[in-house]
Amino acid sequence: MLSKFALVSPTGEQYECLQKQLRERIDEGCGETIYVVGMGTDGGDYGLDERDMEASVATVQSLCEQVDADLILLRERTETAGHVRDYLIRRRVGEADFLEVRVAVVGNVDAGKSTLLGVLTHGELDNGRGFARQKLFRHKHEMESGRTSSVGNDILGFDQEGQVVNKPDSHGGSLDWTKICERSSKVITFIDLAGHEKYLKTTVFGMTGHMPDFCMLMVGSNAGIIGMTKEHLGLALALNVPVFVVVTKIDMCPANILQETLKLLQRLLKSPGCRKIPVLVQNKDDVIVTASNFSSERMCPIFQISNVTGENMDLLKMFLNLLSPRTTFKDDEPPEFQIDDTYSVPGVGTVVSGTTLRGLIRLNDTLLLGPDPLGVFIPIVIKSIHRKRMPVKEVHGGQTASFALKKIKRSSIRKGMVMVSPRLNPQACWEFEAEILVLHHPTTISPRYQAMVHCGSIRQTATIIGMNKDCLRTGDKATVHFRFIKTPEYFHTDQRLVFREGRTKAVGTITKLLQSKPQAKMQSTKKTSSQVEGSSSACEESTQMGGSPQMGQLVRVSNKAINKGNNNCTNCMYRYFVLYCKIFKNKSIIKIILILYYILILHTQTHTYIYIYIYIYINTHVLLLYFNYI
Ligand SMILES: Nc1nc2c(ncn2[C@@H]2O[C@H](COP(=O)(O)OP(=O)(O)OP(=O)(O)O)[C@@H](O)[C@H]2O)c(=O)[nH]1
Repeated sequence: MLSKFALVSPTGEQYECLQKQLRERIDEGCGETIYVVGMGTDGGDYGLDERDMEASVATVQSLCEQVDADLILLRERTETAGHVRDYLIRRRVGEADFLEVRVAVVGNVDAGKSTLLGVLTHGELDNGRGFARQKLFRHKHEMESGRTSSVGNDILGFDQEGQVVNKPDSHGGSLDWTKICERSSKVITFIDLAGHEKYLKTTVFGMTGHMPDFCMLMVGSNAGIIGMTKEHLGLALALNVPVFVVVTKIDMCPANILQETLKLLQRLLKSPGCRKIPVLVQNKDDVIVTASNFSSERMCPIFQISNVTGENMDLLKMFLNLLSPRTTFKDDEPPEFQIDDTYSVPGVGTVVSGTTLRGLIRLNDTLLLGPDPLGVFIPIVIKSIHRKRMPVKEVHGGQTASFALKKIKRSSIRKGMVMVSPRLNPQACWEFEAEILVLHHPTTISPRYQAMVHCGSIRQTATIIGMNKDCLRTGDKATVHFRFIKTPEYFHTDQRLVFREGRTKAVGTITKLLQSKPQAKMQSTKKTSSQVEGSSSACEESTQMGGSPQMGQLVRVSNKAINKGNNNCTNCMYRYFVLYCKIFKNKSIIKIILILYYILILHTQTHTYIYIYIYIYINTHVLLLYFNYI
């Protein structure tokens, strides 16, 4: 219980206690918190007179200095016993650092998603005919059709005082992300998703793979809740992402239609399927109340805006400035990074982008990249790191980043792969069990049914091998055994998944990873001199193989490879070898093939470069592997 006078003249002990409490609150809020002065928790009348308020604010100011944070006044109101003030306390960050919040933008076609993002990030209003969205389209066909078809990223930076820092280039109108990030204390990354049903697969990928903290559901006030609106809302709910709604086009919508849309929206949000508390945001007070209680997931603020007149845009910006990331991360965990896109950058090489799931990744760290189709993870060195197009030396859990990788082709990396610490000893998995709930299916789902599994940035068709019921219909819950059809994947239990085919959809949680046999062999545990994942602990040299390749048991981390980075040729030979083993289970057949192969090479008259090359690799790697492991 804290009295409203606690801050007026605290004793040394009380001051210590207040400081500890503030530090905890800031840590919980990932660097910021909303602090109310003049309101105790002991049930007395709210408000302080002028003198007490001044003394309390001076105490809070000094507490903020102690924890290296800034105090920003959000609002002042008068209650029965005097004044009450709400402050935003935000920890100071270095120039290259900023708080990152990801917001997925969903809603039906023409709800005004791209337009709103254009208005927010470029600071220029729309003309009602698609002016603002032009700056965001990434493809020619999007320009022509006016429809978003891919996952887009746009950023909105706020400085320490909560002012927008985005300043588009006066000539081209483009945004300089580096400048925005340098000036920002908080950067909102909007994940602009497609509204059209034909791009639903991409939209689901954006929601699962880009790991949004929040979801902004857009509804055109004149069109109402149509098309994919419910589908997108259901997806956000299924993935436990808190949702806020933005009703657009209020400038062109007759009042009765707007009211009708709002009524239907509130009814939908309150329905048993959603169980939300809708709150119409009309003023700054509503913004502060909803933002302070938003992460609880049940509250659902509804904004009514116009991209053409800019009405209520300030409320939406204020709300965005108050959003804090939902998860806190520790740097001492072994790092894991999930890949959601790959690029070939001229002069740089292969670049992967994605989200750091946990831990700390530094420049020149060696991580394991995989799994490939055989479940193999290969060591890879981080050549450079970019965060929001800004070069940085390290990235922490919860942050998105791009890494330039050494000595690897883009074609050998796919979305859904991970880069993890060798300490984790990653295992790829073909099969898993999940508790699922069928949200919608026209008929019945039974064993051998196939559909797309979305889990993080994994997107692959899986077959139902078995389930604890004969068949599943809409609304049914079951434990289902899945098997991927193409490649094994790396994931964890407790991860959320979406199982989808067209609009047919089930959601669930992974409960068990199957077919992971214990490793057959562990060759050596010598410490390497190379730095691994930037931590002081050196990587253990391990060369492991076990089980069948299908079981995703193959993990190779050789000392040489860690020291020298990835060796594609070795890896290639190794894969052929594993393939041989897979095809010819009988050892003698492999022996005969290898011997014939040697004879052929050794007796060929043309000892060209390529033969010598193959000869060296066969001797050093294939033979070694063969006699050691089979
Ligand atoms: N009058 C008015 N027009 C708007 C408003 N917001 C968007 N528009 C117009 O609505 C049209 C559709 O907007 P978009 O931003 O392309 O819609 P979207 O939701 O991104 O559509 P998809 O990308 O296909 O999913 C454009 O012509 C915009 O100019 C608004 O608040 N008022």
